[in-house]
Amino acid sequence: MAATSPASPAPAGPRRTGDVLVELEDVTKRFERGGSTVTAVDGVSLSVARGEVLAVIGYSGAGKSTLVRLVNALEQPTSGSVRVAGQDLTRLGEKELRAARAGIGMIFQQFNLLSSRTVAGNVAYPLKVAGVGKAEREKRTAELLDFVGLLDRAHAHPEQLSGGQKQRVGIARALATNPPLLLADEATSALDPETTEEVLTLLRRVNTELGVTVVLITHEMEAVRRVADRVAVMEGGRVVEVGDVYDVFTAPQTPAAQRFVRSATHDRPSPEALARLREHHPGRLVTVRITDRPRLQQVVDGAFRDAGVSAELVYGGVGEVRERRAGSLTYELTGDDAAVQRALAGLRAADVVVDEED
Ligand SMILES: Nc1ncnc2c1ncn2[C@@H]1O[C@H](COP(=O)(O)OP(=O)(O)OP(=O)(O)O)[C@@H](O)[C@H]1O
Repeated sequence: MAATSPASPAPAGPRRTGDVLVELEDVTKRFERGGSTVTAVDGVSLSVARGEVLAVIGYSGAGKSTLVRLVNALEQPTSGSVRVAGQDLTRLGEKELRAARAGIGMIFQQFNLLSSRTVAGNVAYPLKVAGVGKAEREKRTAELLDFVGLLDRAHAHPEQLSGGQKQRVGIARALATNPPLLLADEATSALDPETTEEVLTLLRRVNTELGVTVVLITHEMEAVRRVADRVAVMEGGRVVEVGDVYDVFTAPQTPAAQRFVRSATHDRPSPEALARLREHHPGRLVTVRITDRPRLQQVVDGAFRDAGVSAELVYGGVGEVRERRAGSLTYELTGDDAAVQRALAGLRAADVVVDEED
């Protein structure tokens, strides 16, 4: 495979909407284990557009790793089809499969670096396997190490590096053959929060500067918020919800998505915080979802005023998801029952999402 400069876009090019790079169609994967059958992936249909960052989130055992292994053809589905760059991976012979896998970069939670090789040796390794000559290998390796900010550590061995540096080497190695697709399987799960941020920023640059499509497998909603364009929520082998990150953060539809959003946003009172609030606020506690809708606060204040309730802000926060306003605010509403009901009805009639904390 030809290696080109990391500064030039991968063959994928910039995002072109409607251009699908990965397409899973009704994919099921079952494993036989000790006489019983485990359905790891259960009827999943999902597509990844060229140039996007798609996060797949789910708890342990949801089927995320199996899904990734289906995309890079390390597993074959029990039924359904997996297409990458227009090729149906379920119909390829071993030789063609090897070629298809070479077009997919992969990074792992445990980095999987070769301890006997230097940093440069690790990055150059896939180029060597691909038959790239020495001079070109060295040039490309230097470019990649420069891109990930580790040029000065080229001759170090992996054990001399921090976790974040190891993952940056992993990313450089995964990009060596210029694949259009990078799969990141829990790539930041072994890292502390600061290092996680650094690696996520690098993954975002891989996407925006090199045009590489990224599929990010994670159980951390914070990682989704930081880098993904879209998110698919997995539970019990199924994709239960898929949507733009902003939409899923501000309006999660399924209980699984709601749990993940709560884990990453701290503007909704926890049961403990709610118990404390109740000690001082005997009125009705309601939480209003804040989006980037213009003049939302005026609409909310207007609904309270028209209903004749008084509203005291008692909890919440407003921040950003993918650079757009998002958050929730909890109010104590004081007034008679009918007035409180009028306020809630008024908000809902104005398409404001409001949850009662009772
Ligand atoms: N090779 C296998 N043989 C038998 N069962 C398997 C195999 N691979 C995965 N499973 C089972 O399939 C289910 C999904 O596993 P998978 O590793 O894909 O989930 P996951 O969401 O990636 O979880 P984790 O984050 O813990 O890896 C689990 O019940 C797991 O035990």
